[in-house]
Parts: sequence; structure tokens; C-alpha cells
Amino acid sequence: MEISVIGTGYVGLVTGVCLAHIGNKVTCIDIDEEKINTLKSGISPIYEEGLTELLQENINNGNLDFTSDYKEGLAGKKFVYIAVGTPQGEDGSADLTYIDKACESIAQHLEENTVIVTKSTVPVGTNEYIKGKIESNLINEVTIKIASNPEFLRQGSAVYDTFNGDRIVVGSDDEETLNLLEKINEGFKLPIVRTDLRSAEMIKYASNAFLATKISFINEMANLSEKIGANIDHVAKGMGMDKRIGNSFLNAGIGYGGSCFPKDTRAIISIGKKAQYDMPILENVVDANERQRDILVDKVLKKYKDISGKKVAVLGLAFKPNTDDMREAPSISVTNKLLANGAIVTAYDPVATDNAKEVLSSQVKFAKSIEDAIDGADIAMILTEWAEIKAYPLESYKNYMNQAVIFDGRNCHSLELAKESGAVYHSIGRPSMND
Ligand SMILES: NC(=O)C1=CN([C@@H]2O[C@H](COP(=O)(O)OP(=O)(O)OC[C@H]3O[C@@H](n4cnc5c(N)ncnc54)[C@H](O)[C@@H]3O)[C@@H](O)[C@H]2O)C=CC1
Ligand SMILES: O=C(O)[C@H]1O[C@H](OP(=O)(O)OP(=O)(O)OC[C@H]2O[C@@H](n3ccc(=O)[nH]c3=O)[C@H](O)[C@@H]2O)[C@H](O)[C@@H](O)[C@@H]1O
Repeated sequence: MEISVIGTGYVGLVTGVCLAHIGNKVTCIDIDEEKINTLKSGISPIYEEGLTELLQENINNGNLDFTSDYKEGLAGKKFVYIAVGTPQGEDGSADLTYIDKACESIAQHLEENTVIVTKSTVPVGTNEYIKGKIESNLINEVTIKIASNPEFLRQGSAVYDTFNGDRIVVGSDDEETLNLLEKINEGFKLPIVRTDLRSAEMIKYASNAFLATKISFINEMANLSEKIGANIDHVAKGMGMDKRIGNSFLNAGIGYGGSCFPKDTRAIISIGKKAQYDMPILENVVDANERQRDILVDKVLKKYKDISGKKVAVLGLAFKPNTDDMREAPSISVTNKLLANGAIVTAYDPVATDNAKEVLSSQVKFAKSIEDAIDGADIAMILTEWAEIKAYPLESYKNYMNQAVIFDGRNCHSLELAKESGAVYHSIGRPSMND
């Protein structure tokens, strides 16, 4: 199939590359010319395992190309995927500015009948809005069909998820469009859920909201476990063995971040408000997550009372491992709170340092290795469970720090090893060691 993908961010680029890999002829369009030039030379602007290899292979075999020119990018295409950002607006609802602009550009350059497929996460009813927006701006006499094909990939394992996800959702109010979308997606060899437009849009928000709820729930259990002398690792294991609960997404920590859970939970609350329906569960999920981000610094402040002038090493900055994305990363609020309390902060992340420099305070110093960060530090705080940070032995901290005091916001180490190491070790929802 001849496909055009609008937007080459995490979703658009991975979608475009993977659609090309299963045999489609794909042109990706982005308004960011610098990004397009980078992509044309076979370099991925984002860090995703396996992406560069697939990108280069499909450019070389002629299945994939890139342009910032809509006319060139839409020529001869039967399907146009929209994968532009839908960030959080000021009132918490999804901001559709990028969608609007993409629709206007599509309408001005569409020369034949086309199926518009929305990959971006958009509020219920937006696909109908997109159809109207494009139709009212069309220059040529063409007809468009519309479909929703929400994306469930995770950053850091985006390519893997595209070929190994649990399901693909295709939504349309037109049977023929659903058949076409099903045909395109057959190449991924995953179960396909066929549904109407609005249900497809709702499946995306309901899924992210449920996962966010699971995280806030386990964090609440962790905070209580700590107070009453239980261990959240054992609690989560015991809960997760019940298949109705499931053992994934039960890792307690300093809260969820990233470009999606925070914005999508707020967006669904806003969708509820517009439908005059309160969503008390989700409102509390969001509040609980905000509070959870403070938990680790609060532990530090409880122990030291005054951290002014103390040297704090922050290990891990990205919102989760295997990504360089800093959007809504808990490290932002943690470092701000440390600095506000007078601490001297040195941070290390294996991949996200460049992006972190853009969003963290200029007072944060950046280290090139774990050793570099903890050298001469009074306190070490683990914020992201990178494999490198997890594998770094607790015994080694004392070789560099003034005294090995570690606050682990991602429960990277077993309590047994923590005890043996002799380091003072605090974590989330578990007893402290050697304190
Ligand atoms: N990042 C993720 O892991 C996931 C994101 N989503 C959803 O997918 C959508 C896209 O998210 P990301 O890929 O993270 O966004 P992103 O911000 O990484 O990328 C968006 C891209 O669209 C481009 N763009 C903006 N306006 C444009 C226009 N008018 N024409 C052409 N290109 C334009 C930007 O230059 C940028 O390269 C959002 O709705 C998001 O909620 C869904 C599942 C996973
Ligand atoms: O809509 C989206 O953008 C995507 O959002 C999430 O993917 P992502 O944000 O990449 O990352 P996750 O692995 O889900 O982690 C999100 C946040 O939750 C936190 N988390 C996750 C799992 C857990 O058990 N505990 C926990 O605190 C992570 O540290 C991270 O900050 C969903 O997992 C994807 O299915 C979805 O497509």
C-alpha cells in the first residue's frame, strides 16, 4: 500500500519505519526540516532500540522516504496516517493545534480519494472533527474516509512493541475502511480489534488511565506498607500471582512520568467534564502521582532536616529506562526540590543528559559516569532504573561517597544485598537498611 505518515516523532517515525518494513511504500512528512534531513541520511533523531537498523534498511530498499513538502509526500498515497503531537493544553484537555495544522495542510494538497488514519491520541469525537476539518478545507474534489488506529507502543521498546504488542485497534464507522485497515495491519501478525470510531478513541484513553491507576494504586500500597512494616515487593508478588490482577505494572516508585500518562489522565478527566461527568477515581490517581514524586526528597529531608550545602548525586534522569525522553520526568521536580532546599546537585544519566540540560535548572551539574556523580557526594538518589544503575554494586558507593547513603526511588536493589553492603539504604515501600 502507498502510505504517508504525518509527524516523525516517537509514534510517527516508528509507525512509518515499521509499515515500510512489512512491505508498504511509505513517505514520512514533518514540518521540522532539520529532522527530515537527519532522517534522510539514515540517522534517527530519537533513541529506540533497533530503529536505526530498520530505518536504514528500508531507505535502502526504496520502501521509505522523508520530506517536509506535503505535496510531494501526499502524491499517490491512498492512506494518510496522522501522528502529530497532542500535548496537554492549559486546562488539562488535549491541545489539538498540531492536528488542526496537519488537517489544513492535508486538505490543501490531497489530490485523490484517501483514507485518513489517526494514530495520535485524541479526545473522543476528534476523528469526526478531523473529517470535517479536512473536508471544509479541501481544494480538489476528492472524498475522504476516516479511521482511528490508536497506538499502544512504549518508548524504549517501540519497535519491539509494534511487532509484539497485545492488540491492534482499528475503528471506523465504515465497513470497507475497516477491511482496508485490517489488511494493512495483517503484516504485524497481531490480534486486531475492530470497532467504531468513538470506541477506538476511548480504548486508548481507558487503557492509559487504567495503567496509571494501577501505578498510583501500588504506590499507595507501598506507602502504607512502609508505615506498617510490610514489604511492597512481597505484597506486589502475592497480589500479581492472581491472574485477575496480573503481575505487570506493579512496580512501586516515585510515580509515573513521560509524554503520555500525565497528559492522557488529565485529558480523560477533561473529556468527562465536557460530558458533565466527574471522574473521582482518576482525579485521585493524578493527585496521588503528584504527591508520589515528592516522596523520596521528603525521606531525605526527614533524615537530614537541613540539606543546605550537601552534595547530592542524582542517578537516572529520563522518565524511565531505555529512553532519552525527559517529558514529565520525576527527576525534574526532584532536582528542583533539592535545589530549593540548598543542595548541590550532580546528575548522571546514560542517555538523557542532552535533553536533561534543556529542562533541568542550570544549577544542576552533569557527570559522565556513576562514579563521577557520586564522587565526594553525601547522598545518592536513584530516580531511573537503568540496567547500568541497577548493576552498580551498593558496596562500591562507599569507595566514592563521604558516607554511602542511598535513597532508591525505583527499588533497584534487593534488601538482602543492601544489608550486606553496609550502605545506608532507603527505598519505596520497604524497610530501610543499616540506618
Ligand atoms: N510517545 C509515545 O510513546 C506515544 C505517543 N502516543 C501519541 O502519539 C502522538 C504523537 O506523539 P509523539 O510521537 O510522542 O510526539 P512527538 O512530539 O515526539 O512528535 C510529533 C512530531 O510531529 C511533527 N509535527 C507537528 N506538527 C506537524 C505538522 N503540521 N505536519 C507535520 N509534522 C508535524 C513534529 O515536528 C514532531 O516531529 C500523541 O498524540 C501521543 O499522545 C501514543 C502512544 C505512544
Ligand atoms: O500512550 C502512550 O504514550 C504510551 O504510554 C505508556 O508508555 P510509556 O509512557 O512509554 O512508558 P511506560 O513503560 O508505560 O511507563 C510510564 C511511566 O510509568 C512508570 N511505571 C511503569 C510501570 C510500573 O510498574 N511502575 C511505574 O512507576 C514508569 O517509570 C514511567 O515513568 C504505555 O505503557 C503505552 O502502552 C502507551 O502507548
